[in-house]
Amino acid sequence: MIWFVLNPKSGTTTPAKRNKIIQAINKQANCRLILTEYAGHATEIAQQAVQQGISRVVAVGGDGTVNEVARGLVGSDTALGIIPIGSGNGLARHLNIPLKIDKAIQFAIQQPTAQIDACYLNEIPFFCTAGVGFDAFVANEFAQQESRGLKTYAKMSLKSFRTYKPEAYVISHQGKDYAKMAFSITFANATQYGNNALISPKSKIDDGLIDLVVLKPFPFGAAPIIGVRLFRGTLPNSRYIDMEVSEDYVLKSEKPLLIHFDGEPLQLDTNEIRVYIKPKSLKVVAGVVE
Ligand SMILES: Nc1ncnc2c1ncn2[C@@H]1O[C@H](COP(=O)(O)OP(=O)(O)OP(=O)(O)O)[C@@H](O)[C@H]1O
Repeated sequence: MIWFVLNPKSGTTTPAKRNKIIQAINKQANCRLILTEYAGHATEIAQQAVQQGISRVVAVGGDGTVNEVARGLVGSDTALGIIPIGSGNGLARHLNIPLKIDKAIQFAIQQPTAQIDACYLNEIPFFCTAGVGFDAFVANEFAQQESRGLKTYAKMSLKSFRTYKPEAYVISHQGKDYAKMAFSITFANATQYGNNALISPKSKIDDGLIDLVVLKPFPFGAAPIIGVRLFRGTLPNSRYIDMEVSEDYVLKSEKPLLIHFDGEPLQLDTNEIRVYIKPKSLKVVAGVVE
């Protein structure tokens, strides 16, 4: 038996498109469709699926819904599938999951599974990327918008870019402390934020390691080339990037941290976070895992 968990509030689909997806899923044999009723519901559904020995739970939504389902499945034998209907679809893209609905449904049902790493920021699981600085700031602004999608995201990024100021952090790993001024700091399990924005193009999702990507302060005129590098996968070559690899980091700031995990913003009441990994603890339905 396979369960599909659809977030009816996922941003970029129209009601007509959503109905088509619902009909397409309901046609499949041995599948059950459940609609989420509130934030956090998808995690509860995934936990029930694990208790009932369901083989696969397929998240039908954006990266927020994928994160909610995945956190209910970590450490279990139930696999995560994805029908990507969000704005960025970072994990789906990393796992080579088809973006067309009909193909994604067949893929979720038929494709074999693989094990990937789960990462944690304090106790918060993430599977793609998490971080602080500009990206968290934009995620927070984006969450307050009525409309979703790449266009709104790009608009919010440009608006935030004009006012956002780099901040000071101390990052510790492998017994050493590093003081950094940073525009953004990303902890990457996967290669991308979503939309093929390759923040950490060499990340492997099953290598037991978290890539740290620090984007240092840069002059205004360098922004376009940094943007081009982000989408071409050549960001590590930029003079404004510092990269490290480790299983565990501690990051401190002078004030309570605004973070994002898989693109979802969250204001913490602590100045300190620990980021760590549980290797190969999530089973996923995937294409070739890199
Ligand atoms: N029925 C619901 N009512 C309100 N919120 C919900 C419901 N179901 C899920 N959510 C919340 O909606 C949030 C956003 O979901 P999701 O990421 O799928 O859509 P999105 O934000 O439109 O996509 P993207 O993040 O790609 O832009 C999830 O984190 C989840 O907590």
